[in-house]
Amino acid sequence: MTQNLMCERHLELVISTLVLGEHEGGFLKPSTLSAVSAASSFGKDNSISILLGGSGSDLKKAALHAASTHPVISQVLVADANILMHPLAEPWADLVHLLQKKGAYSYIISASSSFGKNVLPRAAAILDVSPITDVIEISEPYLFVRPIYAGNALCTVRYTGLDPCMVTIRSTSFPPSSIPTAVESSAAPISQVDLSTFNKETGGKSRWLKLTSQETDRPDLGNARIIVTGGRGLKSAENFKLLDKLAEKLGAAVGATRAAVDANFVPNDLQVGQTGKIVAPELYMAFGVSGAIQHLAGMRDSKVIVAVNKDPDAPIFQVADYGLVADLFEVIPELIEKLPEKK
Ligand SMILES: Cc1cc2nc3c(=O)[nH]c(=O)nc-3n(C[C@H](O)[C@H](O)[C@H](O)COP(=O)(O)OP(=O)(O)OC[C@H]3O[C@@H](n4cnc5c(N)ncnc54)[C@H](O)[C@@H]3O)c2cc1C
Repeated sequence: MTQNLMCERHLELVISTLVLGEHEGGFLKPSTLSAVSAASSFGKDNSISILLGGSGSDLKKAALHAASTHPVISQVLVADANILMHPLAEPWADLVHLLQKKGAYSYIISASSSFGKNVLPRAAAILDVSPITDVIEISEPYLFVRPIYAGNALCTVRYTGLDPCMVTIRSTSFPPSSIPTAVESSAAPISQVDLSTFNKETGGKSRWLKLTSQETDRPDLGNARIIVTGGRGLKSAENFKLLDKLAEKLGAAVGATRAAVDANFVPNDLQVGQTGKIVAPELYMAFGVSGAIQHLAGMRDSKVIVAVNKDPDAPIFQVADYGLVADLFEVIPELIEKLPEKK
């Protein structure tokens, strides 16, 4: 009896987490490291495994990177199948289901990236648990804070369901640098996932067609230290080239409001906001952006916000650290002229 009780208590202390890993060019994406950082707050005795899928040399390289990237990672699980090379929700959700059956994880976590937002809720439905999405703070192991109403309110949620507790996190709230350091730093073991019972042939109703991406030397919007964003005030696609020049000088990424995207000034992958990207750079410069709540939802966690708008009552000034009531067509050329060349 006493032994059973002790055994149960011991089991309660054993926590295991599966992180859904994303990789590119043989390296883990920074958003995956953020998910690892979040997973490290689930408890001290937490065994963290990273799941990587795909095939070929990139997968092997990414597995080596994951194994040596941080001592909090206990294990790297590699699922080698062509169908997993692309972020299709159906095969990935089936894979998560398979791993949960084998590993009985306490938590399954991923970044709130397009991949995570696509895969995790589907896998949660298959596992019959309710996912907790867009988490920005882990207050206790099963207590999460997440924004609601376009970031205007924060909601604290306690998970009381069965294992696994499935979570997506906003990577801007869990910087990889906050992963606790450990004394040991030997590489984690890499294991192949047994896919003998996994359907490697079909992606369900989805089919991968192609990836279209723009070749650019600029930093990625999601990870950039500086972002210069243009709104409808820029007035045309041609005028956005001014922002490009400024971004070039600052080594910044270019962002846009939905109004600017809808007016076809720029492609929609530049959109920042509730229905675009969530960013939190060191410096966010907004030109001709009114500051609608849906836009603020995507950038209000930026460290320093600078706004240039000719309307002194524009709501963007309420969140700006530095505001300039001025015409952007005078300010941007002056900035370009006076800023030193990027070395
Ligand atoms: C469900 C939903 C989701 C949404 N999701 C998003 C989202 O993800 N991201 C997003 O951005 N929006 C989103 N929106 C749209 C949002 O409500 C606003 O319409 C949009 O953000 C406005 O964009 P804007 O600031 O560029 O344009 P406007 O509101 O038209 O503001 C333009 C600003 O430019 C200023 N300006 C004009 N000329 C100059 C000049 N020469 N110099 C200086 N300033 C100038 C004006 O004073 C004005 O403040 C969403 C809306 C809905 C309903």
